[in-house]
Amino acid sequence: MMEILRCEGIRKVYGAGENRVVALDGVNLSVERGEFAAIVGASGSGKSTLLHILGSVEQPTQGRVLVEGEDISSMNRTQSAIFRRRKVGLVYQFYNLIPTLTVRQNILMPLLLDKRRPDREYFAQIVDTLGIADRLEFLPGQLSGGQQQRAAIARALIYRPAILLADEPTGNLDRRNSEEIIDMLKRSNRSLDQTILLITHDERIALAADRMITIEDGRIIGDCFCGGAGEDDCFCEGAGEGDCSCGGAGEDDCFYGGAGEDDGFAKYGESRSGKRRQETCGRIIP
Ligand SMILES: Nc1ncnc2c1ncn2[C@@H]1O[C@H](COP(=O)(O)OP(=O)(O)OP(=O)(O)O)[C@@H](O)[C@H]1O
Repeated sequence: MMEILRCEGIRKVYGAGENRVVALDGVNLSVERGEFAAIVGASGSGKSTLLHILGSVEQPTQGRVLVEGEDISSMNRTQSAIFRRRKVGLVYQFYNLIPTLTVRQNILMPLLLDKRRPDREYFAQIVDTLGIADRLEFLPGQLSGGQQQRAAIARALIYRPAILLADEPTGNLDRRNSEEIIDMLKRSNRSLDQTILLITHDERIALAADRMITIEDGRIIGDCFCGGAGEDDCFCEGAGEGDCSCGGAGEDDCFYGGAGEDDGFAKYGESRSGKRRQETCGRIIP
């Protein structure tokens, strides 16, 4: 397995004196190629700050971020702008499409900025996966919210980014459209082998992911590999019992990883993340 993203000892402090806020307080994270991970946490826990740092939109006060082995925390402004365009796909709650351009032009914009030609086959694959192939010549205003978000995801994918970072991508959508977007992200993860990190405060949405990372007061307090076929197919890492929200059917549907060997479990599911769980069983991911 190849590590796509790694962050080490990330701290982010805003302001000074009375206004000082420690938004992130020593975050370590490793994401491998092909993972679909969700970061959950209450409002103000530091989710967006973390996403901005991972996407090089903001710099950490301390610590470093490696994307495909490259240290992005030491880049200058120009380097980070290019890095963002080519290596990370960013998707926000509001779609940020350019209203005067067609859906096709919006999707191709990152390539146009670099004067690059699209790979026609990949373009067709993305718009097909996202179900917007018949809306390419429309303007964003002629699309539903869900369709606009799908176009925004297609734009984020056009450069085949190392990682797609999505900040509350369903925050502005009703339940049906939210489910559709999550389904589209899952399809992109599976059929394009796209690595995805999704931020949400809604654990129901996070359950669609294979991994759920819980953040509280700027620290990771739980890291759970889920998305398996069922019983025995879930493994959590954290401080102990109660530190998991796998959304399983019942008590037996979850394993709590903790301090020692006895905290692991004997069986591993055949799911995609099974191997990884086996590797990380009984220890916190470095
Ligand atoms: N630019 C900033 N200046 C000062 N404080 C900030 C800034 N951005 C975020 N913070 C503070 O950092 C903390 C974490 O904020 P962040 O936006 O990362 O939380 P969040 O988990 O994404 O919340 P939400 O779910 O409400 O979006 C909060 O206490 C917030 O007030």
